[in-house]
Amino acid sequence: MKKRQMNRDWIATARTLSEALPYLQRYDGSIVVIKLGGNAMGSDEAMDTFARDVVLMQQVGVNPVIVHGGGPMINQMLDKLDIKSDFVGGKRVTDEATIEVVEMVLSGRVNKRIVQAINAQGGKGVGLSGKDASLITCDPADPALGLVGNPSEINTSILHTLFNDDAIPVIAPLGAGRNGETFNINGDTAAGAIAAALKADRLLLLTDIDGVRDESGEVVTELTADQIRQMTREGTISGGMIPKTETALAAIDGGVRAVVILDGRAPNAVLLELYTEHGAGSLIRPR
Ligand SMILES: Nc1ncnc2c1ncn2[C@@H]1O[C@H](COP(=O)(O)OP(=O)(O)O)[C@@H](O)[C@H]1O
Ligand SMILES: CC(=O)N[C@@H](CCC(=O)OP(=O)(O)O)C(=O)O
Repeated sequence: MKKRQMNRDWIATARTLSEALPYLQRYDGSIVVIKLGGNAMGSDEAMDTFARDVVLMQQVGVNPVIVHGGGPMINQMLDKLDIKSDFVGGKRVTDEATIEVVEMVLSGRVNKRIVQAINAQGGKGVGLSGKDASLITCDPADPALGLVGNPSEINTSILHTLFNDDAIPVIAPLGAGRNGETFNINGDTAAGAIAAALKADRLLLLTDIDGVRDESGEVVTELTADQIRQMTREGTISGGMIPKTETALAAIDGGVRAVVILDGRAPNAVLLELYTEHGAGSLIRPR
């Protein structure tokens, strides 16, 4: 039963709702691609909150697409199997033994955990990898990285079919090569390519840090392409942040309206970003 009581909480709630209304209209029918990094996938409770937010977005008219990572989960399994793994420029050097583990972990455990969380919240999560329905075709990224792919062709038709059926695609970042190979794709790279192919309104890169930080550790709330290039040259942007900022620039070039790098561990991060004036994290958009 609703409490018919006017109190401070009620006023704050009303303010939040009225603030959300213009954003609800603005995002109606839009496409929002959300990259959920392995480090942002916390407890079961955090996963449930994330899934609830995504289902709510879908119910108010957004077409959400989830592209996930799972680097820490892959590391765990590689450790168990005693397979060594190196990263170059934030990307995993991937040989035949490694790709088997990457595919098993990403398409299996990680993908299904997210799908299940969405379905438990009343959504229609559909798990697929970039290999399904020729969603992502890859070319080798760099001979030094082995079976790491760069998306060269994206076939979005399956995603539109799913949108029409009110389903929420949950995509593992793997792709097919032109000669039948399986490629490992960095999750950010895959999300950026899909967002660009869909001309998404927003690409949200959810990670384990509150945004892109400058040399003194402050989050830069709005970043230009020139700033990103300079911070990367100087080493202020390093490791796993490199594929994120590279992705942001490529996505903007590819027609995505804005990219936000934000902390996915913060409760309701996605809803706050889309539906309130308090944007979080670092925003990158066309000049
Ligand atoms: N300038 C920077 N600002 C913020 N984080 C940075 C920066 N440079 C490097 N990083 C690192 O990038 C990490 C995020 O990348 P990563 O761990 O690959 O995330 P995810 O698993 O979510 O994809 C941060 O936790 C941080 O350690
Ligand atoms: C080529 C490459 O680096 N692929 C990544 C794919 C998973 C990923 O991107 O996971 P996070 O988003 O959690 O970092 C990897 O093997 O770890």
